[in-house]
Amino acid sequence: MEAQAGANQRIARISAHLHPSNFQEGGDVAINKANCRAKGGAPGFKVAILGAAGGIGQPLSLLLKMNPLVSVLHLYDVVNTPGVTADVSHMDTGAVVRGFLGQPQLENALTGMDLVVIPAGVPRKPGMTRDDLFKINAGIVRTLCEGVAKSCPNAIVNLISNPVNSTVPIAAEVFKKAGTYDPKRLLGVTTLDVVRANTFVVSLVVVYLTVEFPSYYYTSTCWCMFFFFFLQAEVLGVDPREVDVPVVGGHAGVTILPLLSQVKPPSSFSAEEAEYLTNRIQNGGTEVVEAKAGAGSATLSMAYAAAKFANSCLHGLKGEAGVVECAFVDSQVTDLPFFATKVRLGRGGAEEIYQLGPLNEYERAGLEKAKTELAGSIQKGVEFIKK
Ligand SMILES: NC(=O)c1ccc[n+]([C@@H]2O[C@H](COP(=O)([O-])OP(=O)(O)OC[C@H]3O[C@@H](n4cnc5c(N)ncnc54)[C@H](O)[C@@H]3O)[C@@H](O)[C@H]2O)c1
Ligand SMILES: O=C(O)C[C@H](O)C(=O)O
Repeated sequence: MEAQAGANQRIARISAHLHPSNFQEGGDVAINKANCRAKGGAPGFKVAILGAAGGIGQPLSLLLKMNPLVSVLHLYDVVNTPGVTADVSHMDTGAVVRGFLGQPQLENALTGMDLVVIPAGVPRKPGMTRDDLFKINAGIVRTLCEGVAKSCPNAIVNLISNPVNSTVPIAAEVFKKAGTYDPKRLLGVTTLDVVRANTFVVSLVVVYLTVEFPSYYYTSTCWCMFFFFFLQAEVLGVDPREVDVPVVGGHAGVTILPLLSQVKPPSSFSAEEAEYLTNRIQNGGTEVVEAKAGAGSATLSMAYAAAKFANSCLHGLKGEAGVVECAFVDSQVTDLPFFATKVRLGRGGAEEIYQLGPLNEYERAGLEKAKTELAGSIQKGVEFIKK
């Protein structure tokens, strides 16, 4: 009898948690009734995704639910979180998933979080630059960061919302105003540029020979075969996950500066190859925006990149040694207040910021262009809060 009553109570609790009305008012309802974590679930970190019902947010929720370092996953958005939460919560992995809908539930979504990932905001359509998103996304980022400052001031923040070159300075100013700014804990996510660079470097030869030089490819077969195998030995036959291209600067157009001279495993590129790769990496986002033809920008590759970066942040939080990623951070590497370089992630966030290392002439010229554009974008973000 008692066992049956207990079982009925548990069933009632779970049903109540999943009822859509739980998401209408007061986030604490969602918190209290979602306490159905699998027994024996490993202790881990508490992670919130703000913008969880979006194109990036949904696959990112799925990927972070699969991460064994995540024990609690809070999904916040201004629309559709009940459905996304119900869906993701059925995955038989350890993390407890809780949904939060709308501004009144932001505080509960953020309280106690170790890591906050922010992909909230509008994406580009063809013909737009990332800066065209500033008008809408600046305000969204400000509101969400005010929530972070209030409810989880010690959390690491991974900022994805564009234009990253301006939203990171916005977040910094919000935190400064609130008196909670710790530069090490605010990271603009540029991992997708690195992911693209690693992929494009490996696929260079096929594209280069068949698209850029079709006539050589078909008419000078011997020469081409030599060229193909010579280059293939250098950059192909390698798993893209083994390739590491540092991408520095920022996250828009010419501010995205791949340092191909520092690629690992070491490879050499002709001037034409470096130019081709740099352009493709800088325009990777636009390539996806155009292919999606009005239906948004990169979401799946971005969710992959964001999950990879969040995972590194969690390994850093755990105290693991040698966790290194590129990120757009408060920096003294150049004369700009923010800059993307490799950083070492630790318990405190970006604990060490690496210098640029040796650049070739092409990269030095790219750096100057990147810095000029970045300076304006950073200033625009700072002024948005200071005005
Ligand atoms: N850093 C990068 O490398 C990178 C890569 C891809 C996309 N992005 C950017 O990420 C952002 C999101 O892209 P997407 O494709 O997921 O867009 P999307 O429109 O599919 O999703 C955005 C989500 O944010 C939510 N949202 C809007 N205002 C909100 C608020 N105030 N609080 C919480 N949630 C809110 C929306 O409801 C929506 O669910 C865009 O700004 C895009 O440019 C950045
Ligand atoms: O290009 C965009 O607008 C989205 C994102 O910044 C990307 O690089 O894919």
